[in-house]
Amino acid sequence: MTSWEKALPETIRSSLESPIQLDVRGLSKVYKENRGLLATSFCVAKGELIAVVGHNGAGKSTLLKLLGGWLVPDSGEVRIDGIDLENRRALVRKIGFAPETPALFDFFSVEYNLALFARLFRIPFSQVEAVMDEFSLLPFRQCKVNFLSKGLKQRVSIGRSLLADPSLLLFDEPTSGLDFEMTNEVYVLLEKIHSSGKTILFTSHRPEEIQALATRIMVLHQGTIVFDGSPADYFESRVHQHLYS
Ligand SMILES: Nc1ncnc2c1ncn2[C@@H]1O[C@H](COP(=O)(O)OP(=O)(O)OP(=O)(O)O)[C@@H](O)[C@H]1O
Repeated sequence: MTSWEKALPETIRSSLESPIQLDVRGLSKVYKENRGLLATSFCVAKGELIAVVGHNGAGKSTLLKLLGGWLVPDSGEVRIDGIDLENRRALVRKIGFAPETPALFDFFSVEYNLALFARLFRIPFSQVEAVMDEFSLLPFRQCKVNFLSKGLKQRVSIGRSLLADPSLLLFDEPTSGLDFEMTNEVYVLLEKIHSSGKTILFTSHRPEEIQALATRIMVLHQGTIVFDGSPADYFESRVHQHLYS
């Protein structure tokens, strides 16, 4: 274990006994007035389910977009399974990203949305069938996305992010705008995906909702990580009391 890893809290250190999947060092993307993500470092072990929590504007989406390769950082280094994030070709199938607003073709069917993506990445059509089956989308396969509920759109978007069977998944506010029932459906889905061995980072601005789900909570405030540890420690922490009470 390196001295850098030894300095981490015990809960994080023990999870690092699994191989490190994501290694982020000094990553930043800074907009006007010091907004965005300030230099940030952390690592994630294989199989963690991390909730990135923070108020609006904390930098959650910026972080996920940087990790997903949707934004170019100002500085820093990201390695996924030891591969530099700049090597997009090597990583394109290893990372699945579902943005806050599902980026789907509204006037195409569920099946066609998935099939287009599959074709782009030379994924066999059988995988489209498998994803529709796994995410209970078969009854909606011919429905245009435009006519789906927000919850169903989110399911299609999450399903699409899994088509290439990536090992690291990034879900930005997967429950944004969903009612209680749909929110729970998404969390059940996340649990299912996690139990199949995937590593997940997802964002939320409602920490109380993800208490039972996340294996680790990372809190962003004004572009900086102000807490990183277990859910139990988080809810006892001054950070939680200060930011959410
Ligand atoms: N393209 C941009 N140009 C200028 N400022 C930006 C840009 N994108 C984000 N920001 C600013 O960076 C900060 C972090 O934004 P970000 O979207 O990452 O926050 P967030 O935590 O995801 O918030 P939310 O929960 O509202 O989505 C905000 O102050 C935002 O206004």
